[in-house]
Amino acid sequence: MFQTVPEGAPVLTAEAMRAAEERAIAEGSSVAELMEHAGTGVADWVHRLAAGSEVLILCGPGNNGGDGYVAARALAHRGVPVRVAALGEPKTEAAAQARAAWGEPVESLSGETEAAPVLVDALFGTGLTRAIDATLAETMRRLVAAARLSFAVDLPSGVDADAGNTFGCDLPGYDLTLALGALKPAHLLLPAGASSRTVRLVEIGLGEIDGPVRTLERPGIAAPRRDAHKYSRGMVVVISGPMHGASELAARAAYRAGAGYVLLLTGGLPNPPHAIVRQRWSEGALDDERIGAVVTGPGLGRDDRAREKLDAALASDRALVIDGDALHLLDLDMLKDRAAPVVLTPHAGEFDALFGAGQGSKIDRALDGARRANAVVVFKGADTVMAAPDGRVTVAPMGNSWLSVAGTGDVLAGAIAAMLAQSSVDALGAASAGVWLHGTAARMLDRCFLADELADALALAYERAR
Ligand SMILES: NC(=O)C1=CN([C@@H]2O[C@H](COP(=O)(O)OP(=O)(O)OC[C@H]3O[C@@H](n4cnc5c(N)ncnc54)[C@H](O)[C@@H]3O)[C@@H](O)[C@H]2O)[C@@H](O)CC1
Ligand SMILES: [K+]
Repeated sequence: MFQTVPEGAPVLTAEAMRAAEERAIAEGSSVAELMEHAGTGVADWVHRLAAGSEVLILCGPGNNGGDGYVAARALAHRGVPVRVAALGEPKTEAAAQARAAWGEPVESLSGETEAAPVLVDALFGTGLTRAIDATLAETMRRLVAAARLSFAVDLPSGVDADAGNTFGCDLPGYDLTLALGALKPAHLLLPAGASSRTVRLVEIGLGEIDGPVRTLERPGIAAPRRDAHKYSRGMVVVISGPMHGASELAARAAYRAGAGYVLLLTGGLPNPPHAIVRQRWSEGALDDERIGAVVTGPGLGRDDRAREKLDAALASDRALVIDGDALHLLDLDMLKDRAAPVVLTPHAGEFDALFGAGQGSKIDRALDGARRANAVVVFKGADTVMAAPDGRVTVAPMGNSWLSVAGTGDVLAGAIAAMLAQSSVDALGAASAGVWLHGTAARMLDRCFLADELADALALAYERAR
């Protein structure tokens, strides 16, 4: 499985959403007006996809429920058969108005509520701060499972909008999540993100929305220029160690992600592909001015020899991708005064070892790590988050689950290095482009694969990035 979300879209916390709402109100809008936009936007989607089937809308006590009542009225107005089941009376003025304007009967939501072919969940949105009742969760799962088509209004009910957790509750997966005004972290971060396989944005009249956190977008990388040569395409050096395979994968990936020259510093025997140039490690190996980026970590080992190689890489003024074993040897102080870009690519275990368990969402933690390390941090996982020390963050949609196999991290390190070496983008742009190529290659394969095949498929993904 993988996720489809709007590309390059701002991701706002619940507090930032409230601020945007207040700005809109200060400029002459009102909660009722925003709710009207939200509910009719939801009704547009439901009307388009429901094809005349009966729609059951579940309304909660807050403004998320208010959106549901507006959607019910808009759908009924268009002749769609609608039932509304509510969890108690509306508690906000705008939601109460929306319910009054609905004007039709409202069922009481319970374990007895009859299912319908189309289900719209407008129970809770950004206002949820604690777990939903277990019986309610069971009812939601039953109604979603029984529906042919299910929609979540703003968020699947039961998630923490900012942290992306579900308070320990097992939530159903919706066919379509309609994010109101902007995406929230819970659309993307696990475990909540798993409930939103496809997310679409509904404009609600908040005006221009901006922010430092955005979803991943197609990088727009070009074919080589007419006057390109191997060095202008980017020279990548991969520092090998005792586990040759990992560095071979990174080197192969760098070529397939468009690098012009890939040099593997290895003690191993020559292997295909012969395009990868092999040299023994030496102290001056990184002195070549033409080197665009260096990868260290995949298969490096953690012994003194590995430490010596990492120290040499850090002492060079080359752009670095630090992965795998090198993350275990790294001391953050070593990065403090570095001018050339550094990209760290930890998975969860490596992240914890480097930065500690920490507080907050994966976005908060990645950002805190980037600031502390003075480096771009690619916090890997099914929900990869990339953060730069200046506060910018890119969140990737949930990756293809076939990526959960050995060697895919080495491939990612090589792809990011190719981007760092050849492109004019900064380190966050290079990391994002690498993650995009990697995720797209996996989507194109969409079956069980070897990391070697993933590396080769980067070339196909590259075609799509243009
Ligand atoms: N921010 C905006 O600009 C707009 C937000 N709108 C909607 O408003 C939503 C946020 O509305 P609210 O802040 O009213 O919050 P919600 O509607 O998400 O839920 C809050 C309500 O649920 C209750 N509640 C919280 N946790 C509960 C639990 N575990 N069990 C039972 N009840 C619980 C609270 O007491 C409160 O009544 C958004 O998600 C969106 O759908 C739209 O109406 C339009 C504009
Ligand atoms: K909802």
